[in-house]
Amino acid sequence: AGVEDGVKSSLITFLAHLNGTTASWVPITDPCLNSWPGISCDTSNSSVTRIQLSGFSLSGEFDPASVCTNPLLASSLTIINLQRNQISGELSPAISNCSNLTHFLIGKNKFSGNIPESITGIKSLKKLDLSHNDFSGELPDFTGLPELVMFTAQGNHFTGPVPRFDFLKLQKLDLSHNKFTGEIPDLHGKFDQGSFSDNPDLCGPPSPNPCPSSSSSSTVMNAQSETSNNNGKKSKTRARDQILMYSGYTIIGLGVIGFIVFKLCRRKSNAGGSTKKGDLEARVASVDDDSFMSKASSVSYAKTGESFSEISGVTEESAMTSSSLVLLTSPLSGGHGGGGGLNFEELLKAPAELLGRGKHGSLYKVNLSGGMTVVVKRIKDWPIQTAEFKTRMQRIHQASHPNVLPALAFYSSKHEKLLVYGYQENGSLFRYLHGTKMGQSFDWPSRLSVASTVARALASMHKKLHDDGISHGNLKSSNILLNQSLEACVSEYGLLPVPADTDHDDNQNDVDDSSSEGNSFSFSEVRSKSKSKPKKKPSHAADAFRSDVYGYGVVLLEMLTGKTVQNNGVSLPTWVHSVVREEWTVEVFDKHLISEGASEERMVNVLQVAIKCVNPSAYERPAMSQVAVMVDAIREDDERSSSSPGY
Ligand SMILES: Nc1ncnc2c1ncn2[C@@H]1O[C@H](COP(=O)(O)OP(=O)(O)OP(=O)(O)O)[C@@H](O)[C@H]1O
Repeated sequence: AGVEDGVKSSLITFLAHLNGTTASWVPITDPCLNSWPGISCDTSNSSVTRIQLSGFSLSGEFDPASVCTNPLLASSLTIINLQRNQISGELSPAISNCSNLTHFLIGKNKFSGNIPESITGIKSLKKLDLSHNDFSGELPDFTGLPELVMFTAQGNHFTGPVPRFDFLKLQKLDLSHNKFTGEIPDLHGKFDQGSFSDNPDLCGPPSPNPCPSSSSSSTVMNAQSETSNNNGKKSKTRARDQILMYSGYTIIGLGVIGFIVFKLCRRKSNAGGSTKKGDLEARVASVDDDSFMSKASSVSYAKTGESFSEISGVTEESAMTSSSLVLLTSPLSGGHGGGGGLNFEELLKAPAELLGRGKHGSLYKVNLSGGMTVVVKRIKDWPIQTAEFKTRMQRIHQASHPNVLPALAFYSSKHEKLLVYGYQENGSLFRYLHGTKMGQSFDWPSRLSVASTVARALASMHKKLHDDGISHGNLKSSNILLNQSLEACVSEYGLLPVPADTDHDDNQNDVDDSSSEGNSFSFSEVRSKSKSKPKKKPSHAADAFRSDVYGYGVVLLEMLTGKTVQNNGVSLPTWVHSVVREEWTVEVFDKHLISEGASEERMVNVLQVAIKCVNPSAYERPAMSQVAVMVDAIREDDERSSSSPGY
């Protein structure tokens, strides 16, 4: 059974009022069975539960009567999200007929007039977003809403006193940029000045304006004393007043200086940490800072002036023979300013510095005598036979893709594997996203381009290496480098000791699980799977490819949110899931993308792809080839619309 006809026509009328154009909202189709855009349903009883039309370019007026007076719809609807449109007009009191709403989100529109008192009759309301509209007048008393956890009304023209809330329950409050007046009520220490900023007539903590009550009473007292006293006493009183006034100024001045010093100290010790530790976002953000700090410090042990041999401890003896360096690519095999090409001795003598010590080995930057700079990845005790390692490297080399960084040479002994790659001076995607102030310049088209380039490169490698079962194995933003033309290039393909061959499963515990930067998901996933349900080679290979898809999903999440993956506390996929489930979708996105005006619709599309990729069930994740098609389509769409005149 489908959705009732009356419900369908209510929805269609509602959309028509908003001048919405979507070809699929038509009576002959079904909102649930045919997945009308923006509609979510409870399929068990064919009822419409959510209307989510955020960023759908809607205008016109929102008539709650259209949806809230249909009894079926009014009782099943829990979420109305119309954020980021151009909807104008007043908010009708009929909204309260949608009495089961938990989320009513109409921020970033052009609503005007007062907020109807009736809104406080929606007892189930948890999140109310009225921000960035033209609302005015006084707000009603919200203490009767026992579930309310978020109230945002910034950027309007509200007047009158700060409304009352159950402050103990409320987690997020923003009344900034309005015209509220009077004293801020007792907030139980939960909200800071930011929640009230730019309301010049508000006073009392946490706002910086002291309330006039004390000074006005002293004025009254002064006036009384002045009238009751004779002239001689008058001048004494004035002098005392002046002393009082100046000492008042001194106290305020000292307070301001103290506050600035306090802020500066905090900034130093907590490089930008969030203050609202209570909510999930703040927890993730604060851990992000920590992980970024640990990443930054991990680079500090880089030394210069020493040779690769000295710094790494790799010696010619350990190498046994200098001919054991297998050259894969021509620049190293001669003619590139280096005379007779690279040999092992030369590599050992060349000046080097340590770039990082990841969980899969150390990475050195080496300046070769011919002027070429390479990086050498050193993996110790990778339990793989030299012959197999050689075949593996050669298969990866043959598969090759312009956006997969090729190994230039490799070396293998029993305990030591070295891989030589070209040094990419533009650094990694991780650095672009999370390096200080770099996220700002890494705009949406660049992020989409990286996303589609990486997806295509991986899809191609997966296809070519399918029968060999060689996946990337450790995909993360620090392994996506930007080459000279700032194109994304996937590095370290296939370097993980993949447990594809059952012989190697026993050795999995040898590998350290802690990561110096980026995420550890793809690896830990492969490993936990190999532990929990041992499978034959084809299943392992399939798992490994699906782990790359997971890693790719996490990279997409990093690009969308601007947040790093962290390990203790809340993981990025978990956080994103919870935010999306709680209908704060817009809040997951990197604020740089929002302020740049990136299309929210396409960010949501990418988010949907990312969520598919990080599906906890590996078998429900799409294949990399499907992911590449989806991401490419979004990128093309974005390019089309940004080149169209109306953009
Ligand atoms: N070819 C390269 N050119 C320039 N920088 C590189 C190159 N390869 C890696 N890097 C950067 O060097 C740093 C250290 O790399 P390393 O591989 O040791 O770290 P990791 O990726 O966190 O560890 P792992 O790959 O072992 O999990 C990272 O910031 C990485 O982006």
